[in-house]
Amino acid sequence: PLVSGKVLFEKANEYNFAIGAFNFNNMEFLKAILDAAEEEQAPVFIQTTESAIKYAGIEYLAGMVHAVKDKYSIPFALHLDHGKHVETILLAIRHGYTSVMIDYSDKSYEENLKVTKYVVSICAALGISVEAELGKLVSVEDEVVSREEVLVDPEQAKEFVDRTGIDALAPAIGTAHGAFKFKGEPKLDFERLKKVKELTGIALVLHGASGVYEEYVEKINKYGGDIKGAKGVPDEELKKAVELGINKVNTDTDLRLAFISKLRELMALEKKVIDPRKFLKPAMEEVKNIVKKRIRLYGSQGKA
Ligand SMILES: O=C(COP(=O)(O)O)N(O)CCCOP(=O)(O)O
Ligand SMILES: [Zn+2]
Repeated sequence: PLVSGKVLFEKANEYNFAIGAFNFNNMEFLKAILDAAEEEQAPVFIQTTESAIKYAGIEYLAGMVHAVKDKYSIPFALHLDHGKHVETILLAIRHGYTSVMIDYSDKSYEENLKVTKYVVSICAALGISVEAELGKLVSVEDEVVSREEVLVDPEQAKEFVDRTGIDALAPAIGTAHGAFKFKGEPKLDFERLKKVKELTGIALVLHGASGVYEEYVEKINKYGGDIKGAKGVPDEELKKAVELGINKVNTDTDLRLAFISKLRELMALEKKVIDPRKFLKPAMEEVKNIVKKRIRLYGSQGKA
């Protein structure tokens, strides 16, 4: 059933595992994610960004979720990912979202603090969980950008959590969105993550966490794509981040790579096919497979 993000954050934080937070923009991804989670008996966050809402319309995205929510035995939250405007947060609440992220990380600390407090005051009354972000989502494998400037400051994180009352924090520790996270070797700032967890004690979220698996990158390049040099967070690094206190892992790029690799392959090989379902169904299966793999990596299978 559809539940508040609060129960998911609390359980993952208490039992030291992570819950997958999978982005969707359409029916195919939504169905693949929920079917995968049901088969793994794992709780999940399903989440949409503001650009997803622009693409499909919130009525379609939220409407599909509410239409199917009682078909699944697993608890899942509908989460607004990277809410950059309070108006979007209010719209999401009106459409039955059960968790929101207010992302003011590119504003001043004081501005982030003020708006986050306001969003918490509304959502707390409604039993809706609130996630916020501190630091910038930029990979810092080279010392070009000073780590202090872009990564989260653990002392500041403690103050921010105490003064806002958020349910979950996304601390920037050196990851970035998309398929090209690192030029050199990936380097997550585990020391910083450990300090944030010790000082705040709350549920933590890792953004830009996709693995960007070689098998999908190669297949996309083989069948007409060109994403050479794509690199993500290695499984071992991800597991270490979960051990150190990450409880929600945002995963979008891995689903895109799985879907697009299958789609490009079929578009290249099945020259007589014009029924989209013949391509979209196998592509959905690929998304389902990668979601199951990531759920197991996060340690949330069987934790419904
Ligand atoms: O952290 C992540 C995804 O990280 P990933 O790229 O490593 O999967 N997210 O919050 C997903 C962000 C998706 O944004 P948009 O819909 O505007 O393209
Ligand atoms: Zn993100």
